Amino acid sequence: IVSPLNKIPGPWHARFTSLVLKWHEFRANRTRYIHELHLEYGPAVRIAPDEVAFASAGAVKEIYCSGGSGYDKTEFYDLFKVYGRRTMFTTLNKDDHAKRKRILADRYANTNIVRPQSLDGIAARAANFVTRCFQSMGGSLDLYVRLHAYAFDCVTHHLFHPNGTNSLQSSKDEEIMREVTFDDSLQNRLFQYYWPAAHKIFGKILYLFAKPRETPLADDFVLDTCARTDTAPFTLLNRLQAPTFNLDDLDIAAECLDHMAAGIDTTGDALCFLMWELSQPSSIHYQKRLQAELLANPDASFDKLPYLDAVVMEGLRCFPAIPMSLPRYVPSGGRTVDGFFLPEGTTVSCQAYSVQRIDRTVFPDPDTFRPERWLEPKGDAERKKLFFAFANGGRGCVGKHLALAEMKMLLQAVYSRFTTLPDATMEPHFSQPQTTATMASLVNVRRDVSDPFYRYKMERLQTKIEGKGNGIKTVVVNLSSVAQSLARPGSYLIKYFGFELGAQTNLDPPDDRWIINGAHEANKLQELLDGFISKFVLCKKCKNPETDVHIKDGRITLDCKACGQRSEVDLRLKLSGFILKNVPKKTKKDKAERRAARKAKQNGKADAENGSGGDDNGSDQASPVADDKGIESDDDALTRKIKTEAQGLENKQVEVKDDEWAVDMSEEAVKARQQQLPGEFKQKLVLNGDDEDEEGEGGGNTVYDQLGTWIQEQADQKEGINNVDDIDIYIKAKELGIESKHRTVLVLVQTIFDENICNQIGKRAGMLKRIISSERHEKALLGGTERLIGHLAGEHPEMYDKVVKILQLYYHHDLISEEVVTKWGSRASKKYVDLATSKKVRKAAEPFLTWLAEAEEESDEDE
Ligand code: HEM
Repeated sequence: IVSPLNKIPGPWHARFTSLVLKWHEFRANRTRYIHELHLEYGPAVRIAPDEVAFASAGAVKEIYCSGGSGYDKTEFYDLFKVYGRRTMFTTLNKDDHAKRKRILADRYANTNIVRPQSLDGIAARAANFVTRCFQSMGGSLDLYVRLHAYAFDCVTHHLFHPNGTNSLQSSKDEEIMREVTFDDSLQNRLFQYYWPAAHKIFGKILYLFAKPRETPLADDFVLDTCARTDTAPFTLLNRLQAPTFNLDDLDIAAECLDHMAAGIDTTGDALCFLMWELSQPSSIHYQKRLQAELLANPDASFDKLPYLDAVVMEGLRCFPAIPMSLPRYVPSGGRTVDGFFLPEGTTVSCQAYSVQRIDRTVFPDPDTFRPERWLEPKGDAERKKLFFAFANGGRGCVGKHLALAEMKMLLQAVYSRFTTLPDATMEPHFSQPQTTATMASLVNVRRDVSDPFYRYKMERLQTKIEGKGNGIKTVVVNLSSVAQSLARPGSYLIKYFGFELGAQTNLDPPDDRWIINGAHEANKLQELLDGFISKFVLCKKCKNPETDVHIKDGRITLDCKACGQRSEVDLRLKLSGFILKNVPKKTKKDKAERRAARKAKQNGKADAENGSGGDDNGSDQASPVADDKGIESDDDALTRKIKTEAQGLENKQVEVKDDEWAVDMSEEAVKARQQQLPGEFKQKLVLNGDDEDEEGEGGGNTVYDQLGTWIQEQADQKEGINNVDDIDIYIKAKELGIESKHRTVLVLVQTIFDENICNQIGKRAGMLKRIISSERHEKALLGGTERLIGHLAGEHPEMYDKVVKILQLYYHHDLISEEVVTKWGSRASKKYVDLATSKKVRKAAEPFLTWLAEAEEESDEDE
């Protein structure tokens, strides 16, 4: 009889024997072998006389999802029986599986995972991991071991709390984890599975090479723990012990051991692969972008961070923890898959490794790790259909939500504090995860602030001593990144070190190698950097680092974006002399270049291309702005640097649009974020960024709150804000002694305007004009407007369409000046709203800003 499988492409020997396939399987090469066959023969390949591998969305749907849980599993899964019992994972047929799944599925539902008790447990373990990172700072951390310990502690928390493990801190528990993780018994078990008779004879000899499964410590731990009856209600054990289900002790222990094992290597490997990839030089810009998102949203929940989500998805796509075939039997009567008829009993499978990379129309350049692909709206549905890391259908991974929460919370905890780099001794190699990463920590820009959530961070300085004797020198490896975080040119920093140490430095290294002559410890430089920050970065009044450098009439001032203060820099300092002598001349061309650079930076690309700190790394600051009266030729170091950057940016295609990746702005996400906020009115009236509170002013917002509350009450009484009289509002502000304060403007914008703002501006312009008397006031007006729009956009997405009109009206009524609004429009800021909203508002403002710029250029030309 001619087999219908003969029609399926594949190597010639697959028609006659499965030996080649088995040979690859014993060499742990099956997955790669099948993938090569897919590349050669297409998404359907016959791999053995009675076995076919598929790699298409249609096949995934048919094999794993038809009838809910797809086709039955093969006896391959017998290899994974625990204590001789079948667990949910090892049940072969649908009905047995459904029975067990009904008992325990709710423990893994997302609603159960996001319960505080469950999430707090994961967060505590992520904190333990971070402690480990801090302990290894300046050195290396064995990620493979620690991540598996983390996964172990998380899963046992979910299974057994309060009797879970603490392997990140206790060596006894770590030993259990090692036993399970380093179990290498699969080859022995495969032999037993394929040749049971031979195994009986050769089993003892085989033992010398490949041991049978032996995990006595884990067995004892699970059996002992399952004997306890004090587990928390959210745990799996608590559920399995419920008398209604009538499970015996061994069934319960087997199920728990199975989940414990399923939860260690999978999550541990997935995180390990991902962190290894993020640490590579080729991916460091993805790490930076992730850090930027995390630092810009320090309070965001792990599941509300789109770039983090994209990073995790891409990690699981490129490096699925279970990359291999998941074999199933074709049910009775046979089935047609991908157009090929398959007789009953044929073994069919898909493997995540191939499914997630074979279709290049869905995953272009499939072997490249590129998280951005998950942010492109086009092709979203197709990508999701081919995402198979957790398998699919009723027998897909039940622990998926737990695993994702663990992965995201760990990455959030690590990358908002550290930079990871591969240890210098490691060579990349795919099949064996290379696992040591050097932790370069992020430190607070103000090191006297110990708050780990302080929003201004920079990399800790890293140095490398090179050469000997007279030629000994110190390379400041990450000077560019630190300089960028401080929004100062690298030349300022290196020159400052030079002056302080009395050493020669190089000012404009073409290859980004910043050098100080002599040997200097990183710690010493870090201390000196504190001095630089205090003298040349921090606002003298509020100590906020978001300052612009202004150079005018031989004076250097720091213009604080947080409090508006302009502080003088001490001109007696040596670096002041250097700064004054090296002012870039502001030409029209420079202006255009800055605009180009800003635009590209807004697209997040500058950061990616430079492979350093990045615009979004909490630093929406700009480079020093020279005044028109600046001196020196435009060929100096600084200008050259700006030019090269701008040129580089022009030559490179901008791939990602800012609003695609920064923060999820879908209605759903916006609503979810709003729900997290305390109360509507409170949200509406957040007066400051946290910067002023940070400075210990203790909030001090009460009078402003009073004004806001009073206006709100008046609006309620008078049935609408439009019925509240200007004069009354002004008098109230006067009563409170704040009628001339810039923050009053901030309160007013958010209370006297609503979604009908365009009709309201004209009527309120008189009162506002009376109050608005400086640049700070204008900034408050714009900031308050951003906040209002961000707040209203949840229910009125059309608010963004009104931005141009609003600005026109402000401009028309002389409430804002060209200078201030242009400056405001040139860079997003987190001062009043989250960065994404700020960017969105500015993007919406673009037509108005372009119009202003063109008008300015025309008038320049007239001159
Ligand atoms: C990144 C992490 C994880 C990945 C990639 C992953 C992947 C998978 C895959 C592909 C399957 C299907 C296996 C098959 O059909 O042969 C599966 C099943 C399963 N996973 Fe996961 N898993 C992960 C984490 C977890 C965690 C944390 C747990 C639990 C604590 C877990 C528990 C299970 C269980 C119990 C099954 C069997 C489900 C069933 O047969 O109904 N997994 N997982």
